[in-house]
Amino acid sequence: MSYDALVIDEGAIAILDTAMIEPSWFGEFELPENTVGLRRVVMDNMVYLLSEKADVSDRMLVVNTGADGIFEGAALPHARFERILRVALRHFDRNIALPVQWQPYHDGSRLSVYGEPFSKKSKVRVCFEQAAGGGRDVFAYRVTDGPKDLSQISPDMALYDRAIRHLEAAALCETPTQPRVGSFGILLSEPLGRQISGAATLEEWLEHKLNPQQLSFVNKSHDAPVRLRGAAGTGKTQAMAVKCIKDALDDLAGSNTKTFAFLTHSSALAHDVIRGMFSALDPSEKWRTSKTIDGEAKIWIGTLYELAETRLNYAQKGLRPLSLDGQEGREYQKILIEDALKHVLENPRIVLDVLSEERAFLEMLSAMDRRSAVVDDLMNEFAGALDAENIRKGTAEADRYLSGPRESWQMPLPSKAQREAVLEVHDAYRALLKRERLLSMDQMTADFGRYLTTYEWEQLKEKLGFDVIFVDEYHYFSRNEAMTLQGIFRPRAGTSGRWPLLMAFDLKQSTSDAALGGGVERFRNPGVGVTTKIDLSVNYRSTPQITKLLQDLDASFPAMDLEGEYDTHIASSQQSPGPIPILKVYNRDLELLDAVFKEAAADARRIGGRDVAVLCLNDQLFEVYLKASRINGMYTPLTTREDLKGVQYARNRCIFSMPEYVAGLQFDTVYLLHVDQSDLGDEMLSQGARRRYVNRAYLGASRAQCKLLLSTSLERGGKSEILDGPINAGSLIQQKVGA
Ligand SMILES: Nc1ncnc2c1ncn2[C@@H]1O[C@H](COP(=O)(O)OP(=O)(O)OP(=O)(O)O)[C@@H](O)[C@H]1O
Repeated sequence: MSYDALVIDEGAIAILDTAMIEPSWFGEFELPENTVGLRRVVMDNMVYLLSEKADVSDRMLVVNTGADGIFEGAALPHARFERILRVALRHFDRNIALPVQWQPYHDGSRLSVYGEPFSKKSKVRVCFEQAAGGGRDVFAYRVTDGPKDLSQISPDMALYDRAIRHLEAAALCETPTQPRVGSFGILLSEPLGRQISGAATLEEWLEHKLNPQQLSFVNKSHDAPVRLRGAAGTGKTQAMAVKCIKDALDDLAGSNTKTFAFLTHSSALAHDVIRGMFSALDPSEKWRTSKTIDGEAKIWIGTLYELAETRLNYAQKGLRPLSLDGQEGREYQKILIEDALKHVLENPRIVLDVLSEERAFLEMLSAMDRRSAVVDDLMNEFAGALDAENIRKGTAEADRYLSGPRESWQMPLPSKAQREAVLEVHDAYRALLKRERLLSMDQMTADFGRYLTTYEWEQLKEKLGFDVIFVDEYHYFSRNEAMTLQGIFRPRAGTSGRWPLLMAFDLKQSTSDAALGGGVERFRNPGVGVTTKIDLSVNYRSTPQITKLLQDLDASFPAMDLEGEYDTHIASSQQSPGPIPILKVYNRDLELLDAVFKEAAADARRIGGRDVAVLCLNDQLFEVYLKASRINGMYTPLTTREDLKGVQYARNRCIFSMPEYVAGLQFDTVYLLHVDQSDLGDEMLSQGARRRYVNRAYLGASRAQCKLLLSTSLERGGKSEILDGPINAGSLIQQKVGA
């Protein structure tokens, strides 16, 4: 049966936003019999999904589901539906941002976004009319193949009017009992954030749960910046969420003038995790619906890029941001860097002149078997030095770069000639970006930073700036990103050069050099005054056995002179005991792959897929395994940080990902794949590459709550030396598998 439209009220949207929906749902739009808080009514060939207290004056989402509708011919109707729900939530609540990757394009009251993830290579865009019902409602009316001039794509307003005309009757209609039972292709589930933070409310956290260090952070006033440091699982995000809600509600009950921003590095973390945490803390949802006495929304949640997008509107200008938060973005960047490198290696001036005395370096750049390691190092040199400090070939900064001192964590480039060659590769890389009409995230940040110094923003920031800013995952922010933070405050928020920036970080979780670019000083004072430090040291996530392994792994981190900022200590675990982590040693890669997935699949069937993660430590193998038919259908892939919703769709298939894509999440059971020596065995390996590798292993292992299994294959050199410490200390048990 094909219906003409789907009509959903605001309350129902919030419930459906956390649901797991399968393609089979998009025919009848049925609800299981025992669905709490939602009902389904059919009127005049349109389906109404309404919350219990839905009323005719409520804000509505109307979706065209007819023959020319949104889901017609869609391979991934649920992906489109998720985006439609988010656009509706954004329409009702301006504090919800749309991910930059969807490329929202505004034309008057019309808006379009990409309908499916970038990785699906689909160009379909979903078009919305936001002026429906005098601006109250939102109407998802058409899809187009690629971006189109929205003024030429008109909505069928007669369909919208018909949908609204029957609303009153639908709202008053007795819900008929559902005629059949069975699977409807929809499962309403708990948001990720609520799952992580549990059901405790703000009062419970404040009265019984927070430890003294967390409490001292939460009780800090707004007259100075604070940096909250702590190893994985020590409750940084939790303490930040509690403080944000507490301070916002306190202010609401008082003068109600302050606005708050909660920034994360990944959009999915902000929207799928933080919002869920906030709802658990304040089920009355005041944090979401309240406004200041000036009519500004109380809390803005999202990423810096989303903030930049709302101010600078890139999509409208036809520019595409290249996000490096996902496997695909990084792969793409690697291709561009490799192309740039090849280009430079064909340049006689560089090869015969600049590098004439640098045979060994030239050989390293040219050697095909070292290509991927070199590209990786270059990528980090760009993120940590060149882009971080806006160094461009031919500028005064470049001169300083060519002969200035280098930090021990950087790619070793001892001579001026080597650095000159790297600058050339960077220049060629930037030219490629420009040719593709792509804007790198660093370039976006630089533009945003400049915008914040304009007269326009000087006027606007009185109104649109924030009084208090929380930054979670500060270790993922590049120097340029960190330096824009001061500019988004309201002028009145600062007292004697000190601004209420509250940031949480764990440098050991950073798997790129972007965090270190610009030196360690920015962790102390990113232009907001000197921060007060609070250290957290109790692990609330993992069992004492896993915590012990993390402590022993700590000794494998290269000693780094970061003036103490790199040190985070995990003192003890507050969880019940569990099994000692095991390292299984396989003869061959394929044996490892088959055995791990078999075990993980059995775990996932037993405890649910969203609680079991298989995390691969090696980039290239991850890519190969994603394509391997022998494990096809056994997992739910998570290949970008922006895809956390995938966790909810896991059902009884385990998650397959890399540590950096699941940062911020936790799982009952974690399988860490390929902790192999060959990734560290290369004697040419830079100190930076070594550190990034250990960081990745630590980040992956620290996602585990109860059970942690590591694996290695002899084909790739057997166990990595970083595991020697834990094995000798008895916090990791080694088992040989097979003859
Ligand atoms: N004082 C506490 N008592 C009980 N549980 C806590 C406490 N603090 C945090 N937790 C719980 O510990 C888990 C980890 O917390 P959280 O995600 O905030 O850690 P984190 O330091 O941000 O970790 P990571 O850096 O690894 O992402 C969550 O389930 C959180 O609810």
